[in-house]
Amino acid sequence: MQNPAAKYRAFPPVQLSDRTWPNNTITKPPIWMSTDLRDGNQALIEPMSIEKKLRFFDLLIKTGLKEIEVGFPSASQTDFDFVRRLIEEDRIPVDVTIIVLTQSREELIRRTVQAAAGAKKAIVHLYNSVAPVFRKVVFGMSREEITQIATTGTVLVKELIARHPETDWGFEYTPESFSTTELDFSKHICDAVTAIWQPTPQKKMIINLPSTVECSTPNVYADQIEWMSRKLERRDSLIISVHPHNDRGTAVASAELAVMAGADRVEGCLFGNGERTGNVDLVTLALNLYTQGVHPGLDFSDIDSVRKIVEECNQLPVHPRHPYVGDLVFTAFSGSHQDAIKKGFAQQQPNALWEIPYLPIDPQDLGRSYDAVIRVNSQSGKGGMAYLLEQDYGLVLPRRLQIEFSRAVQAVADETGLEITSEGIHQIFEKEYFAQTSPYAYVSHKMIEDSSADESVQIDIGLMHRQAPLALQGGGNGPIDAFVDALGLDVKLMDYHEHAIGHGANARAACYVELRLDNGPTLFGAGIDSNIVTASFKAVLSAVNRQLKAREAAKATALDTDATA
Ligand SMILES: CC(=O)SCCNC(=O)CCNC(=O)[C@H](O)C(C)(C)COP(=O)(O)OP(=O)(O)OC[C@H]1O[C@@H](n2cnc3c(N)ncnc32)[C@H](O)[C@@H]1OP(=O)(O)O
Ligand SMILES: CC(C)C(=O)C(=O)O
Ligand SMILES: [Mg+2]
Repeated sequence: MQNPAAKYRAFPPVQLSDRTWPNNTITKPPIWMSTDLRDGNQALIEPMSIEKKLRFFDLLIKTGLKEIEVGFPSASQTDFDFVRRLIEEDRIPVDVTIIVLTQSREELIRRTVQAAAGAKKAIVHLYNSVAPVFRKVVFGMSREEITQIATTGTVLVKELIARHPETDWGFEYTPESFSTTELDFSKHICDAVTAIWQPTPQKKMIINLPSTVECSTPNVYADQIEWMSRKLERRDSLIISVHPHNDRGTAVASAELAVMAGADRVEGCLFGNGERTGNVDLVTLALNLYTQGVHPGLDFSDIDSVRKIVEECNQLPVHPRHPYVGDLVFTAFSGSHQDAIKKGFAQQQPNALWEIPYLPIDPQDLGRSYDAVIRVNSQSGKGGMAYLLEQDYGLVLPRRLQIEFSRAVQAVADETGLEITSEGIHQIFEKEYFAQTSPYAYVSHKMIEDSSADESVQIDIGLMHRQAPLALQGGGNGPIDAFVDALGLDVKLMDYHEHAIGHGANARAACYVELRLDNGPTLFGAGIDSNIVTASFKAVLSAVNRQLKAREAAKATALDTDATA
């Protein structure tokens, strides 16, 4: 079989040895242009209805877009009517410019100008394809004939808009398929168009340089943009715009490097909808700026509701791993990530520089909550489940208990192979620690404290032991010491932690104790009660009961082994 790579040609590099873009940084946002209602819409299985377009338009306004390509009015009655409705119902804010796209064909241009006439601010966007393959395959035309398509169209647009002075008109020209076109020809055709339009520094026109089909690495695109930005005539009267598509999956990188290379403006779609693999994702591009300390000038502070509207209008889902907005992008399942994130949250100071490992952006800046950050499955460690117990149930487990408890969670995760919710983790903790009331269950206690005596605390305790009431007495130099003494078991207390849960009348105490029984290995117990002393007694009994169960389990295993030997 023939090597498939033999069918393709290496993309020629741009001769620009003194390129400057690699040393530049992005310090301000570009002019954003949404083409969701045009390039996005033309790529949908079912193009949007007018109602959907209106909803999408309102969303774009709300996020702060000031330039919106509203359609291809000569393509369909829906597109034409939508533009008319925006204008006639006065739905376009005064600081927003609408853009209407047209091929460079007389009847289409006429219809396009007719659609946008009467808007306060409108840009006619004219395009024709200029790359060798289009010249040869689609048009069968020479360079000069292709140039003529662009210039003839420009002349006509100029003439037609002059008939509608009530509108503040702008002009955009796109040499479609720019990124696969010889640079000298792209310059030639753009210069020919701008020579007709005669933009000025006060009234600039837009030259839009698309990667209609993304065919090279982003550095080549950046070189192409820098080359054009340096060589185009009337540069001070031009806004250089880029319009990257995502065929190689590098549209975002292409746009970022292009801005470093001199592009003033970026056209794209929310969440990267658009032809084939999509247009560049404006949301990702905008939010990437935050991590550089630059405000994007767009409002995605409630990104989930933006996503909901876009999904409903486009009838396309956003991928769960989509940057910033995907369901899983602020979620850590793996143990070491959870551990680092938990430590990060604990140390992060309000209004300080954002320094949380594995989280490039504060989810709250996008209106997303921390609750979903950590989720637990078989890949998770102690940090994740401890975080969830603390966040959702106020239980602050000491570190060694986290390690011990994580084994119980891991066992369930391994057995089921499923994710365990925060509620599920709490249920496991409840069962494993708080509900350990057999063979010993706490019933009551009565203490007498006498600080002058050696054993300063005397205690009477009431328990249930194997369903039978049991009354015991003991003494010690503190309540727990006295309680352990009363139990009459060989118990050695190794560690003790307590904390309050909640405030005021509803506050409760949680206690965690680690102890040895008969010099065996240590195990934890946990107790919870409105009375802190009772909580600590329950914790001791929980640990003792767990010790006794562990001993029985070890015995049963030993018997099994003997029987099979
Ligand atoms: C990269 C992009 O996204 S470009 C935007 C693409 N978007 C769309 O096409 C969606 C809207 N378009 C449409 O609905 C239709 O194309 C219409 C209604 C505008 C026009 O439909 P039709 O008249 O049937 O023409 P069609 O689009 O097939 O165009 C083909 C003809 O136009 C010519 N043509 C294509 N693009 C252009 C252009 N930009 N400027 C001038 N002529 C062009 C072709 O060479 C071809 O000419 P031929 O018939 O002499 O061979
Ligand atoms: C018409 C132009 C702007 C376009 O969509 C493209 O080249 O991808
Ligand atoms: Mg496009």
